[in-house]
Amino acid sequence: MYPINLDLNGQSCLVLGGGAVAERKVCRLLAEGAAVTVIAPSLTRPLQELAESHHLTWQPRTYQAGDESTFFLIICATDNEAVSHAVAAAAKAQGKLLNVCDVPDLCNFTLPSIVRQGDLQLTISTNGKAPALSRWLRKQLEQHFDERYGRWLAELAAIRRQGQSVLPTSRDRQAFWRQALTDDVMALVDNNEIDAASALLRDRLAAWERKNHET
Ligand SMILES: C[C@@]1(CC(=O)O)c2cc3[nH]c(cc4nc(cc5[nH]c(cc(n2)[C@H]1CCC(=O)O)[C@@](C)(CC(=O)O)[C@@H]5CCC(=O)O)C(CC(=O)O)=C4CCC(=O)O)c(CCC(=O)O)c3CC(=O)O
Ligand SMILES: NC(=O)C1=CN([C@@H]2O[C@H](COP(=O)(O)OP(=O)(O)OC[C@H]3O[C@@H](n4cnc5c(N)ncnc54)[C@H](O)[C@@H]3O)[C@@H](O)[C@H]2O)C=CC1
Repeated sequence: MYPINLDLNGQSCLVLGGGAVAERKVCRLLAEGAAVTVIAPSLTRPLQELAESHHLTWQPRTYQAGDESTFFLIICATDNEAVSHAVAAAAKAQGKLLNVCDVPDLCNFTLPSIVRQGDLQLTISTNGKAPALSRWLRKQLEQHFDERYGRWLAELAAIRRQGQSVLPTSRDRQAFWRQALTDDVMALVDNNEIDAASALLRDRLAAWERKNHET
């Protein structure tokens, strides 16, 4: 498995099926800004509402060969294995990104569990072996990696931007960050003392700059 983070903003994505599983997958695609089309004879109530409010395009029918051809990414979430195999053969022949919810062997990507706080994203996969474990681990991690980490990441990103001018080479930046982002800083974050953690890092950056000016 080769994990990647896909930018789906504005990308045309197709979901086959309109049940509970399709609903979960559609919501994730919409959250990423994808342009979603659903092909299914029937939809769950929440999917119907998304169709009525034009958040997705619904084609109320069963899959037909060739439906996949114009889409960047396809998720097959029907309860019909024959459809899964037909879509998989067609999508793979066209080099498409394909997830088949009920047949892991037909997927060329699977969906992980996600813990998200701002730009921070922790994803969990069991390589399809036990999704219930992914879910359990997600719930565990969510307890620890709460909104403190989203705020801290935003702060770190600002310090990192500031550091670009102070730390001229790639080697400087790596050396600084490896010695600066230490357990004591992260302990402050854990304690919800984001401002103190930020001050400590900014002090370290200033000290680094002074030292480099002296030499
Ligand atoms: C391969 C994969 C393909 C894919 O969907 O991408 C896949 C496949 C299958 N799932 C099945 C069942 C369940 N799936 C869940 C939950 C989730 N499943 C998700 C992903 C994946 N599921 C991919 C691999 C992920 C990995 O590597 O771990 C999550 C992480 C993400 C998401 O779906 O968005 C989401 C948790 C989100 C969260 O809460 O964090 C639960 C638990 C529950 O619902 O409580 C159950 C019931 C327990 C059980 O059956 O194990 C079945 C059998 C269907 C049947 O028997 O009818 C298959 C097919 C098979 O295994 O053959
Ligand atoms: N990957 C995952 O996370 C999980 C996968 N599953 C599997 O996913 C599949 C779907 O599960 P549910 O949503 O609960 O099922 P469901 O029965 O609620 O929904 C199936 C949907 O597929 C549509 N459909 C059937 N034939 C179709 C066709 N030829 N073309 C287009 N749409 C068609 C139906 O109209 C319905 O909307 C099942 O096979 C289930 O075993 C189940 C749980 C989790």
